[in-house]
Amino acid sequence: MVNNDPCPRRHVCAKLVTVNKGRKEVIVLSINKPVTIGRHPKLCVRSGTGGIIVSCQDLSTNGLVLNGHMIRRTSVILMHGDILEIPSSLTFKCLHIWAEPNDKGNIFDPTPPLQPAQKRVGDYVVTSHCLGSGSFATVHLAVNKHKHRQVACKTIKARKGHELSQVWKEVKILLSLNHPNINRVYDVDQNGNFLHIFLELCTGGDLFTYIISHQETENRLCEGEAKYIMFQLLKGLTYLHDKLISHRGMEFHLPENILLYTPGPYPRIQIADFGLARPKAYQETLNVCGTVSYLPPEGILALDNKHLGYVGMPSDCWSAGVILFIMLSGFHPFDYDASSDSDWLEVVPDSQELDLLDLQQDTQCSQFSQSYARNENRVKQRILSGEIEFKDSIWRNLPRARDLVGRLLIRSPLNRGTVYSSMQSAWIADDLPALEAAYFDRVLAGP
Ligand SMILES: Nc1ncnc2c1ncn2[C@@H]1O[C@H](COP(=O)(O)OP(=O)(O)OP(=O)(O)O)[C@@H](O)[C@H]1O
Repeated sequence: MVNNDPCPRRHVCAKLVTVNKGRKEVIVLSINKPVTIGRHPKLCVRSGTGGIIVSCQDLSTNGLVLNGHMIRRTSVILMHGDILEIPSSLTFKCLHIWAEPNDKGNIFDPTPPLQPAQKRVGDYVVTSHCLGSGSFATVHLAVNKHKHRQVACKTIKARKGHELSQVWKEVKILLSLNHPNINRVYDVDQNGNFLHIFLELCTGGDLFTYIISHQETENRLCEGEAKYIMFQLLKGLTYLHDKLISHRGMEFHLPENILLYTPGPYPRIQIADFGLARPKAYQETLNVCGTVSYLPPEGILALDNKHLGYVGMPSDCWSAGVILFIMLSGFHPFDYDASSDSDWLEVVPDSQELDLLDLQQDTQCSQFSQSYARNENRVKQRILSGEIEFKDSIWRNLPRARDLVGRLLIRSPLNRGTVYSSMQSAWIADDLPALEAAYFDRVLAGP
């Protein structure tokens, strides 16, 4: 049966209802369908970890009033019951729509908490509204009560005292960083074994989710957008590398750790989740987390030979190369399923890979973990061999971008492209005035 309902009940996850006397208006919000109210706010709904995130971006010159406080040229998250006022115009109440278990189309349909719990931590009220979670932290929406500013509160639980003191050391450095493409750390608060880190709020989700939302173009971004994102990534990394700070390998490698400041195309991006020391176990869990696909060859070698260290800055450049490859091709250059696409050549046969990496198979391993380990070794092997398959159908028309990817994915960290040489690469330099102008309008002057 064809469903002719343009907006099925289960896709509606929030409403804005006017509270002005006499005039009733309802704005219906559903996932990934942005709505603009006149020339004023732009509203967008995303599904985070099963919950919904309703974001509202101010596009006006006069600002908006959220729960009695002015917000200007920025993006906020609207919670259930929030009051949003367009000065001299309408005032809305935001209502998240609760999907009863019976009403759910599938188990992933959002079920927002009607009354999120709140906890006071220093100057902040931390809500139970979860923005995301990773391997070691959960991130909740919080509000600075004095500055009336929404922030993200990342909570890390340390198992040992020295883990926290290490994190503290690094947070102190991060507190001093201030760049439009680096997720800002505003404050830190320790409560027993818990460390609460208050971060600049990003309302657009992560780059990986953004890339894979481009299903109609097989997960590929158009060249202009990929260039604009890469330009910002290089700007953020240049700022860090100028200060001799790097992401030190694994922390920044995932496109999941690049956040979109606000939702929508040609996004402003922020590098997030770096530098914060991981518990020691993190290095060991790399193998199970699958993070190896973002490690440079020297990082892979250091994993298996603990005495070999590796330097962070060239490794950041490798990661930038991987991310650029993914944005333009829709594939990971090393972590792909060769069998699903006959154009992809497998670099080294299975048996050789296993010999080469001397995989210690645990006899108790399930079939799943065995195939997982096999895949991981295949990925490691492809990275070590340094061979990258540039599909002609994709890269034929992108010779300059391909050249930049090639320079960033050079095996030897000494010969690899740097953030500085990448900024001067023909692919970026040829469009520098346009990139700088867009950056000025959208990042420096915009929200
Ligand atoms: N500043 C922020 N604004 C909004 N959401 C955020 C912010 N920082 C993190 N998040 C959300 O929380 C999720 C988890 O955060 P993060 O990746 O920092 O946790 P982690 O445990 O350190 O991760 P990892 O698994 O990479 O080690 C992110 O994927 C993102 O969805």
